[in-house]
Amino acid sequence: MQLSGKVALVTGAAQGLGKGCAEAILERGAKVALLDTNESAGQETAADFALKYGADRCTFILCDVTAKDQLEGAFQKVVDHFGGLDLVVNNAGILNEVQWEKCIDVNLVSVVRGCHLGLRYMGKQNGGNGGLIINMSSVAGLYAFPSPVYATTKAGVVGLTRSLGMDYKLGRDCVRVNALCPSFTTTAILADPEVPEDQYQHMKDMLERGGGLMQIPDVVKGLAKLLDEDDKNGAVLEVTVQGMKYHGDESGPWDRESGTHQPNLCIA
Ligand SMILES: NC(=O)c1ccc[n+]([C@@H]2O[C@H](COP(=O)([O-])OP(=O)(O)OC[C@H]3O[C@@H](n4cnc5c(N)ncnc54)[C@H](O)[C@@H]3O)[C@@H](O)[C@H]2O)c1
Ligand SMILES: CCCCC/C=C\C=C\[C@H](O)C/C=C\C/C=C\CCCC(=O)O
Repeated sequence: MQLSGKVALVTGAAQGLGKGCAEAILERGAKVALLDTNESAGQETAADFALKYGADRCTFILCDVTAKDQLEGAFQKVVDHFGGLDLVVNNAGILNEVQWEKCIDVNLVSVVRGCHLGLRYMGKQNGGNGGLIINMSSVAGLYAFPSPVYATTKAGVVGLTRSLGMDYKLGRDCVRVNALCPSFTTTAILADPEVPEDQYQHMKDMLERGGGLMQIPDVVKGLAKLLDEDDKNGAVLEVTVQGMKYHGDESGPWDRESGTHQPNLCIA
């Protein structure tokens, strides 16, 4: 996707992977709205980006993605402020197995809503120009993971992405939907996850066996791949210290006999 002059909205962008993604999008010439509940970090990030990329290219919007009115209001603010919308990165997420309903709200319900809003504002059938949605899932959404609710939310994001990315609807809305599945990456989410001790110990063991931690720029390379590959729709990209690979190329039962796989018909 050519991003010069385009408009992006990134949730959970005050810090961590969301901030890294937002900066990569700014570097490619787009304007970016940073949404987050962390007002001080969000304002600081926006001020930093304004200095580097220009005050007219970045704005912070205080928004709890789990509050329906706030998320809807934030999408409208972005369109009012920048005059359109071309790219949505549904990134905000938490790991909390104790307040597990909240974990589902932030990581899955809000991503469903973010996708619906992306389709509402970017869908050609609604007067938009088409666009791209990238959902932040996790390797935990692809393989067994010791925190079952977190893993469920991330697997849900994979299913949502694949299904919204079915090409039968692309001719109508011209909005592609893809997902990024990083492994353990150095951010604040690792520092203090609200998980039982046995889950935490098991994660530490998996982290060591998996080859250790990635850094934010490693994951941003995955985002860049999804931004560059305009033929991808419903794609799920795993990013680990071992490299990147797409998941889910197997044919379903409906295509197995013919051995065919639905082609991408992207025209966005
Ligand atoms: N760091 C990892 O190892 C890793 C690996 C795979 C996937 N992820 C996913 O990446 C995403 C970003 O996480 P991170 O690692 O950068 O963690 P992080 O804690 O550094 O960043 C998460 C951001 O989301 C914001 N946020 C949380 N709840 C919110 C809400 N209700 N509304 C708006 N903003 C909210 C936080 O304030 C924070 O700025 C998450 O979806 C996470 O599940 C992280
Ligand atoms: C050691 C501290 C762990 C705290 C974990 C907190 C949040 C992690 C969230 C990530 O989404 C988890 C990402 C990937 C984990 C899934 C599988 C591990 C595979 C290991 C590998 O091959 O890299």
